[in-house]
Amino acid sequence: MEIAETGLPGVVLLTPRRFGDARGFFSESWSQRRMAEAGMALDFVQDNHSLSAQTGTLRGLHFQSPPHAQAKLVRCGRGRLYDVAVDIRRGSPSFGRWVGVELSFENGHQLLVPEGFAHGFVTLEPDTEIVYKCSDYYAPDCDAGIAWDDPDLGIDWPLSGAPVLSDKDAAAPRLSQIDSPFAYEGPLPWEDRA
Ligand SMILES: Cc1cn([C@H]2C[C@H](O)[C@@H](COP(=O)(O)OP(=O)(O)O[C@H]3O[C@@H](C)C(=O)[C@@H](O)[C@H]3O)O2)c(=O)[nH]c1=O
Repeated sequence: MEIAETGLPGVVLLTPRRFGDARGFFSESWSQRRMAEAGMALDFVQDNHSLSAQTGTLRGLHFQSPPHAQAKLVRCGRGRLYDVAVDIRRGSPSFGRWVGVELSFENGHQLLVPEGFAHGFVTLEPDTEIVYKCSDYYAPDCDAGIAWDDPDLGIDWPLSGAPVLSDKDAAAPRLSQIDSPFAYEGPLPWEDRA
């Protein structure tokens, strides 16, 4: 598994090995042991899978508040998407900063989005599937969002027109309009090991 830092401390890009042969490839898409060896001992309890039919479908930016905060390990099952994490931990040296990476079936990259970060993505091809592991269960009462186009964040989404949004996402507040439920508690254990 290749492990690379992104421009945002704590957010890590993982690329599990693919064993190719005449049939195609085989890959361990997640190994708890391998992750723990790399300092990322996360307890994932739920897997999510969604399909976005149209290019330019944007879901986000989402997070769950404590006590049901979620770390997520995100990959693309089919197609291509641009995946974004935003640090929303009050007092963090990188509060309000974002990072975006392309995840595709082809490149096999996975993005680790820790607790305290909002997550979103936009699809770059029709019929794109995202698959991600979550470290806590869905808790609708703790579900929250931030506007994808919050000017204070200035996310450079690769869009050629208006995105396809849910009504909920179209009405999300700006980061400055919410009281982030997360406080910075120092560097994450894996920050210097990636
Ligand atoms: C997220 C979620 C939704 N649902 C239901 C609620 C609703 O009826 C339907 C669609 O939910 P949403 O519109 O919130 O789905 P979506 O906009 O795809 O939400 C997801 O977006 C990405 C960016 C994330 O990071 C995820 O954590 C999640 O928030 O699915 C669950 O049953 N379990 C879940 O874990």
